[in-house]
Amino acid sequence: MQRLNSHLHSKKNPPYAINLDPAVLKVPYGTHIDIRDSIKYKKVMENYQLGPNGAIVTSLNLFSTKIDQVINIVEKRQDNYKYCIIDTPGQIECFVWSASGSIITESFASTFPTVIAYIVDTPRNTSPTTFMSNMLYACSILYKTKLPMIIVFNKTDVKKADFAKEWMTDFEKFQQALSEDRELNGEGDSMGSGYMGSLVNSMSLMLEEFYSQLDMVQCSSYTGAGFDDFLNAVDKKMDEYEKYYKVERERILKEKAEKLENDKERSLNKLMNDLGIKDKNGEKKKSNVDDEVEVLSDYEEGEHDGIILRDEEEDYVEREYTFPTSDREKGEVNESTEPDLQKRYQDAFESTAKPVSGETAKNIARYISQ
Ligand SMILES: Nc1nc2c(ncn2[C@@H]2O[C@H](COP(=O)(O)OP(=O)(O)OP(=O)(O)O)[C@@H](O)[C@H]2O)c(=O)[nH]1
Repeated sequence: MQRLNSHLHSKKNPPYAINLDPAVLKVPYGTHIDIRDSIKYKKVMENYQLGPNGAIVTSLNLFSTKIDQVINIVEKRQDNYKYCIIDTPGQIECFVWSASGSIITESFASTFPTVIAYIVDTPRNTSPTTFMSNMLYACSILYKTKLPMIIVFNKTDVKKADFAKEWMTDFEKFQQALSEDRELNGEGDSMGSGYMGSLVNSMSLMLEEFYSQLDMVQCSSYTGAGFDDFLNAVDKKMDEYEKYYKVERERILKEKAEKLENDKERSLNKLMNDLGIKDKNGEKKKSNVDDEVEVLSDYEEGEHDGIILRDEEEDYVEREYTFPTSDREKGEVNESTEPDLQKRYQDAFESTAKPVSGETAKNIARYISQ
């Protein structure tokens, strides 16, 4: 981010910069919006008795409730900036697999052409198995976000990423590397046998398809090499966004909206039928659903109705990331001082559902109600 920021400044094209990592200690470049200004990560840990990742997710949840305001601000600035660069938390799973991560991504993607840059630490990915795991992660993000993606092989000052390019374009070369790697590890030499062999073979088609949708660039944040290539790739992906992704996204959103509308109608009809309410012609409202039972939740009635109680026997241990206060004893939260998080999310999400920019707010509201 720091190098990209300074590179764009040197091109007389400064970006609009947003930091979404609540836990970062220092941001070594100027940001226009910083999650840390509105959410104090340590306070979140303290107030909600959370560990590092839980606190990141909670901070993002709190921030996502204000995403309409953020989008409005960025929209107002869009004539002055060609690029808006957004840094996500280093623990990408906290962002990618959380509801708030989806809301934030979705909000940007439905307002601006949005491109994902997946940064790979090249020297740490020279082993084909590590490389494949990393590519699978990238693949899951691509399929989850349905946004154009660039795989950025960073740290090329330490190790060039030509090997990765070869593996991504010639699958036999990749299989060969894997085979050699397994030989090195004394795990046999036949690619067709063993768990890894069959896994790789069965995934080859899927990965080929995945690679065909990507752009890959090599760069070094240390020297600045490759950043022009990265920006060219971004421009190309922005065009692709307009041509293909936007249309596809709109189609999916429309489909989802229609399904939601149908589901609502079905539920309403069923409810009216159950209550014996007649329509305006005096006929009993006929339900157009079959006799299947609508399940409201997956909770099974058990001893604690899905709530796992804290082990009473467990001794209280003061861990590094806990912040005991006078309000807390043995990790128990004083109800009178603890803000009702659920209610705060609910209130905040409801205010997010106000009309923002066309579909965005509606989608967020739909997402939450789902
Ligand atoms: N040699 C070399 N080191 C780099 C390069 N880019 C980053 N580093 C180093 O890699 C380390 C991690 O870099 P960060 O920029 O903190 O990585 P990050 O992805 O933002 O980390 P999180 O988001 O916190 O996970 C730092 O020590 C950097 O100095 C590079 O191109 N070459």
